[in-house]
Amino acid sequence: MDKPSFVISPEEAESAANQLGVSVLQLLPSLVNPAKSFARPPISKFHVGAVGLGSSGRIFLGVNVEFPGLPLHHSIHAEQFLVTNLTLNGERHLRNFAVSAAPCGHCRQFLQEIRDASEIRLVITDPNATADPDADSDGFLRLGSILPHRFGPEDLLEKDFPLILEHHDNNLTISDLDPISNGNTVELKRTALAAANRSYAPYSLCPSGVALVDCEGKVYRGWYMESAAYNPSLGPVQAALVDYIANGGGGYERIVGAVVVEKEDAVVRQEHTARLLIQMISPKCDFSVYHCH
Ligand SMILES: O=c1ccn([C@H]2C[C@H](O)[C@@H](CO)O2)c(=O)[nH]1
Ligand SMILES: [Zn+2]
Repeated sequence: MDKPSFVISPEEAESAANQLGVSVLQLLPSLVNPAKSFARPPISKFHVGAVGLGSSGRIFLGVNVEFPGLPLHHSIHAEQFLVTNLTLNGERHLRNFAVSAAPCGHCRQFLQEIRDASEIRLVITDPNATADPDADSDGFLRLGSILPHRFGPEDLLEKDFPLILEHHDNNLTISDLDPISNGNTVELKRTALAAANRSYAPYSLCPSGVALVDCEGKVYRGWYMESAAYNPSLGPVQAALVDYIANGGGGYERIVGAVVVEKEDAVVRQEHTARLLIQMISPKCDFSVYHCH
């Protein structure tokens, strides 16, 4: 693998599985080690890789990401990276994934935002993981078996409310989208607004989106995603960094511009945390915030 590929097409997945003489499902654990090598954990040096099979037949990778100079809760867990990668690519469901170490409580909770979360099957590839009597014959476990008595979206939302991987549009607009500003800013603003429209914030109703641009002019985006339990929520800069790591890569100092879009009167605001994170990873990056309605 030269340039890391964080999304594998159904055709590539089929042909890789055929070459190994296994099913696509059985291919997932074999991709965990290569995925781990793309992790960015400068603090813990503990690499985590997660590899999920989406309902479209595509395979998605996730890795953990840590930010020196910032509190640990800014980190992105591999499973959160995986969910973000799924949403950024419009994947509608995750039913199976493989992960290098047992998912922590925070990740088990974050995964609850996916429809029928308890039915998601996972396999832990760590050879030291204890064999689970509840596992299926292929070694996969149900998420419900490692997170019983769950607290999740159905505790707070109507049953039919669109969940994290499902289509929704927040219908946000910016009144003066094209004032006299240069083309780059307008594109970033539009991208961040489009991202905010896909933000999953059913608990606070404070959606937010971020657009980043690198020194070559390539644009990345991500949106804020909430958890019913609040704390495992993932900020919009983290989500945009998932796009950056998956599709651009390189050092964060290559990120030269960042735009945040959120509601002016939001009770949950991303602006200050977003500025902190951007300043820490790319001190020279331009940073601006626009309000939407
Ligand atoms: O479920 C887990 C548990 C931990 N980590 C990461 C977070 C941190 O970067 C490192 C050490 O905890 O491993 C994950 O990615 N997923
Ligand atoms: Zn975790």
